[in-house]
Amino acid sequence: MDVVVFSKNQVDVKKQELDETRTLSLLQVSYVVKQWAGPWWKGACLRPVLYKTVLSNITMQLKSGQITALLGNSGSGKTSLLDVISCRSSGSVTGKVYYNNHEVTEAIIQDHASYVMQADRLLPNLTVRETLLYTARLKLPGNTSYSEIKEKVQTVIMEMGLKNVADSRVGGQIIRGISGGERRRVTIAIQLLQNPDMVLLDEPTSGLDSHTARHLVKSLADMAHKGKIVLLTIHQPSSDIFKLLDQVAILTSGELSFCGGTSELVPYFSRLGYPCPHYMNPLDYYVDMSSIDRRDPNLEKTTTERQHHFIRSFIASDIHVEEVRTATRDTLLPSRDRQLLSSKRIFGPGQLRVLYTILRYVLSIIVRVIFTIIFWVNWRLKI
Ligand SMILES: Nc1ncnc2c1ncn2[C@@H]1O[C@H](COP(=O)(O)OP(=O)(O)OP(=O)(O)O)[C@@H](O)[C@H]1O
Repeated sequence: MDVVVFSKNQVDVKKQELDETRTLSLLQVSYVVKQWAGPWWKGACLRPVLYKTVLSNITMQLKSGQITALLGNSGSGKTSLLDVISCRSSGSVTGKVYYNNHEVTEAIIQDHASYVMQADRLLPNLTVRETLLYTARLKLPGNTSYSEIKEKVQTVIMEMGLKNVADSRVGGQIIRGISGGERRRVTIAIQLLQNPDMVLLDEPTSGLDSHTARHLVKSLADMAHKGKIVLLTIHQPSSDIFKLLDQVAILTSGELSFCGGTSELVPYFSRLGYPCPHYMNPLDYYVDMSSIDRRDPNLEKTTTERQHHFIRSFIASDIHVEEVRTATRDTLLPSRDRQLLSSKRIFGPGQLRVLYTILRYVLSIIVRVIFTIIFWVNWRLKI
């Protein structure tokens, strides 16, 4: 990897910018998982081990104030990329992920990010407000007063457009409650209670009609424009949703065939010789063009060659070269956040967990000693 050298002046200017803009940078991230071939009953020892490259050489940068959509066909690696960013991956990860030039750890993710998964896990008998109030009491620091919690919940209800259903029961499969789109909003609202700097969402629009999906992405875009980093995976976004996005990344077989501003998408592919046909949604068109069609061998050969051409061209493109340059430069700079993050981590969730475990052991030893003394005194008195 090239190391870029900057003058002190450039570093100072950049540092000032960084203090205001938060960044999430991925530098040459690859992700490999282990798989065992053959029937399960042969056991792990008898089956040959296969290594599957799920993500390869991903370099991209997300900035606060921007909403970025991660697109790609099923199995292209979208969820895996979110897992790698949020330290939930189960395989081997190479490359680096930085949050504000500080290498991402579980503690940083817990302090600064929220991950909204595909499934909504809500209690059907509670109302929307009750759900948020109970979650806030569990999630927010213990010294938060009840009036502050209520205020926070009200803000999140307004932000996610849940005002009309705030006192309606959530419901589930048996008890009828709020709609699917509203349930998705409640799930997202739960994650917003801690006011995270970064929100990662896996398929937040899945199962929603186009109007509800657009409304939801609009809320997410508004949230991003208030200074958060928002990254979502999405299948087949409508052209209305396309207009709401700031940045798009297209994944094909675990590699990037494009990552850049939405306004750059069509001109970039047009320069490659693939202009978007009239009346076609550019995102649908370019995701489709980047995928491999395995319906017959000839089609598979042509589409595989095209996919490789897209990946190679993107790596050589000015957009990618600039992205690598910026991401490398930003992660090399010292930042005020590094000190903030390390000072915060002295009492971060990880440290609290260690403290809690030590306290549990100490308490259990004290209780054992007390009981031993009681039994010993009892036994002596009987004698
Ligand atoms: N831990 C793992 N073990 C085995 N294979 C894995 C693992 N994690 C991911 N994969 C494989 O990597 C590929 C990408 O998976 P991923 O879930 O990231 O795709 P996706 O783009 O999110 O798909 P979808 O849109 O269908 O959710 C898939 O082929 C998946 O089977």
